[in-house]
Amino acid sequence: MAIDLSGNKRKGALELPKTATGFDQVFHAVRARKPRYDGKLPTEPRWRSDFVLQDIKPPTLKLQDFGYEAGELNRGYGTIDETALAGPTQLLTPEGVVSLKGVCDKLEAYAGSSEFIVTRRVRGADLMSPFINNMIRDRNFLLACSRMVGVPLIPHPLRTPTVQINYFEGRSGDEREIAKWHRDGMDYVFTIQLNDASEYEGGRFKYFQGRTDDFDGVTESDERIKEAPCDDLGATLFIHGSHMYHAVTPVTSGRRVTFVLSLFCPYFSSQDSNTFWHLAGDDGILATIPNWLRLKWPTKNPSIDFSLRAGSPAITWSDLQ
Ligand SMILES: O=C(O)CCC(=O)C(=O)O
Ligand SMILES: [Fe+2]
Repeated sequence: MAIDLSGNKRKGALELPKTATGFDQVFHAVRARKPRYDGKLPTEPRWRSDFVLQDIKPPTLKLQDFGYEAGELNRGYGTIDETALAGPTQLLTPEGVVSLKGVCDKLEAYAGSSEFIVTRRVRGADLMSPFINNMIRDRNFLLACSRMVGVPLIPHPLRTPTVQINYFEGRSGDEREIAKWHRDGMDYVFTIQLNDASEYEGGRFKYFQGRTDDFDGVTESDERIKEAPCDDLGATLFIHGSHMYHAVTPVTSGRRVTFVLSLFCPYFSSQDSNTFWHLAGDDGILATIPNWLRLKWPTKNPSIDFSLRAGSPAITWSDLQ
């Protein structure tokens, strides 16, 4: 049954609202506050490099399967940056997933509410957790992610949105927790499920298999609205987040937590899809300025310069072979 949502101008057309754009987005930026964190570190297990599974070969869709032309995509270094979606697949060992889940559960104390895209989330989680910091800067981990997509990837130099943890608790009515229909500011986005679907109802990951400029006016019955089967604990999904609309339906009971990681290709930095106002909509204007400089300040050697800015080991094209 279609849920009536106030704020959805095209009532009944889509079950979930679409995130703000244009002037409304600036309004969110003025109201947003930077992430809160009191510096108290929860006790954590130790990250281990052997938590990463190697030689993952997940099913993939290309951006051309979403209606993009090859000529519109990033290209260079003998590669077309065309992976739209990869997975879901397991990326970490069962022990690795359980450790990450324990870490993310403890960080819930720092979650802030937002009306912009995701109802309740922690941003900048790698700044709060040595486990997450070590995990996303582990060369094995970055290589596995890079190979899933086919381009070298490091943590995004925009520090605050790099690791976001989303918390969805089963609720009803105005309290319900969702991700609105949105495209990410980020290009390379990995989502790791930290609950098995038997632990909650709802919380389906939906995406629109079409161009983002074809999304306006789409209705719930459109055949291009699909669901990614992210049911298993640890299921990892890659999406080219800036190039596809996606949403999470309300969790109606139980609990669903996701770890959302945004990586960055230093070689395609000039095509990075972020906009200042998309970031400021989540973090506020002041917190966005230094982040923005880390992304836009000119570089001489993209791989080295961006790895330094992101505090990451360098990952190059030759590492992908
Ligand atoms: O929680 C999820 O499954 C994904 C949410 C999402 O799209 C996001 O955080 O940008
Ligand atoms: Fe997203």
